[in-house]
Amino acid sequence: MKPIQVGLLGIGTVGSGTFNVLKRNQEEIRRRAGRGIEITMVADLNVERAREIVGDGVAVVADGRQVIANPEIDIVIELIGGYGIARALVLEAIAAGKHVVTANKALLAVHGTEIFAAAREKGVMVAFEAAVAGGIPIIKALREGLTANEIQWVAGIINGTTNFILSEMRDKGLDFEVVLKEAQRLGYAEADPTFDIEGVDAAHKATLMSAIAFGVPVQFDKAHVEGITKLSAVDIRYAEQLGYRIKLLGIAKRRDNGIELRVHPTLVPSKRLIANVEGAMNAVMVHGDAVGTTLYYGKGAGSEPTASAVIADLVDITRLHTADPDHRVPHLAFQPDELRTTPILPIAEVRTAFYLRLRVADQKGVLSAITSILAASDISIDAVLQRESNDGEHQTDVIILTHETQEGVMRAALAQMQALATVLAPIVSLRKEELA
Ligand SMILES: NC(=O)c1ccc[n+]([C@@H]2O[C@H](COP(=O)([O-])OP(=O)(O)OC[C@H]3O[C@@H](n4cnc5c(N)ncnc54)[C@H](O)[C@@H]3O)[C@@H](O)[C@H]2O)c1
Ligand SMILES: N[C@@H](CCO)C(=O)O
Ligand code: NA
Repeated sequence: MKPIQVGLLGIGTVGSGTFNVLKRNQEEIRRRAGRGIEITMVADLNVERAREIVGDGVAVVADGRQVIANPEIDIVIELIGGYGIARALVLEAIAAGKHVVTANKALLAVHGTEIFAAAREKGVMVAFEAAVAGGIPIIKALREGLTANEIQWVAGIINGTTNFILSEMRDKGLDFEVVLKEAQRLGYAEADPTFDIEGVDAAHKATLMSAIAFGVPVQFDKAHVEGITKLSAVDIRYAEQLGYRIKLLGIAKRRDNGIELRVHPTLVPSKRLIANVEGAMNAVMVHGDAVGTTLYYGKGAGSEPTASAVIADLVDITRLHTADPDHRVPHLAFQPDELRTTPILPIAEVRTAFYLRLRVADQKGVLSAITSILAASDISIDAVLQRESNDGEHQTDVIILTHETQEGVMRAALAQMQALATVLAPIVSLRKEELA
């Protein structure tokens, strides 16, 4: 059988990895897919560089629309990124009856409902394994491997750049800016790195996982998003002393009254495997009612690791494109007319345990004033760490770990504690998850 022809839009970090791996492993991939898979046309604004990567025999153009217009091409890979031209080209490819593979989590988390509906209408597949945790087959695991389960929660280190920054800052004492530059040089960071450090990229991925895990539409606008830019080294150290590591986690959790969807720095027990995921590595924990807790670990970014996922999708499509569309695995794991309207809970209704750091005057009665406020709010204390104050300093840090409480209740208690004359600086509060 003739190889299936693929058009590639954008041949940067992931695009070049995809081209190279597909070429290098073409025979192995053909034996698996039952048919050869070839990138025969590439569009990139930087035509010169694209030509250097693909060599002779592959058509290179600047305009993605020429790829979409090519009737020989069955599958279009979108690796441009962003919401603008990428959205237009993906929708045009679908309208032209092409299957689409994309690594663009930003696009799907925000415009997924529109894109999946268009794909359904046309009977084409939109595959996005590379969009979440890069090379780790987490979409496959959630959508197919765990399909027996009522999934209770998903929690993951799903941004390599921030995990790399947190690891390097802790281990080598390097500055934030230095490590960020290195992550950019290594090809982990987004075109706009604020998406990484402010938690937006992780929230895009968590949004996609929440949809697949719980059978709800993608709703990035409902996600609670916090990054690592306000995190201070002193809290990383105190957390360590209490047996915790701080990781930027993307969390999607099923509750009786809705779904929690949030990204924030999180204290995780140091003994958990996920707490020991270092550098740009990613890891996702999924808890299903039947299977219990499972863990998926690997490279979530970089040229060839991400290409690995893009090509897995190409193989899937090559195997399935002749199947009746209704018999394929649904885009969001649940049949499209079975998606639920379960609400995404506002952050005030989210339940977590907390780490609090209070800078207080070193005098009698301070701790009891604080603990009284917590007790009156029905927030129970798990542990307290009080630093000895240095001679003549007259102030000290009190660190409190609480049991799980509602965030709205904690915020009200924090406001009361902050108002105490003996609390000398803004209170630091971080969320804590046991992930048991
Ligand atoms: N880099 C990673 O590790 C990684 C991992 C997972 C997902 N992703 C996602 O993959 C996508 C691509 O990321 P990347 O790191 O390869 O980006 P990149 O910037 O390295 O590559 C993008 C390419 O698209 C080209 N391009 C830009 N505008 C274009 C246009 N209008 N028409 C044609 N070509 C155009 C650029 O010239 C560039 O070669 C993004 O959605 C990103 O979020 C990246
Ligand atoms: N910027 C992303 C790329 C992978 O999606 C990261 O650092 O994980
Ligand atoms: Na993946």
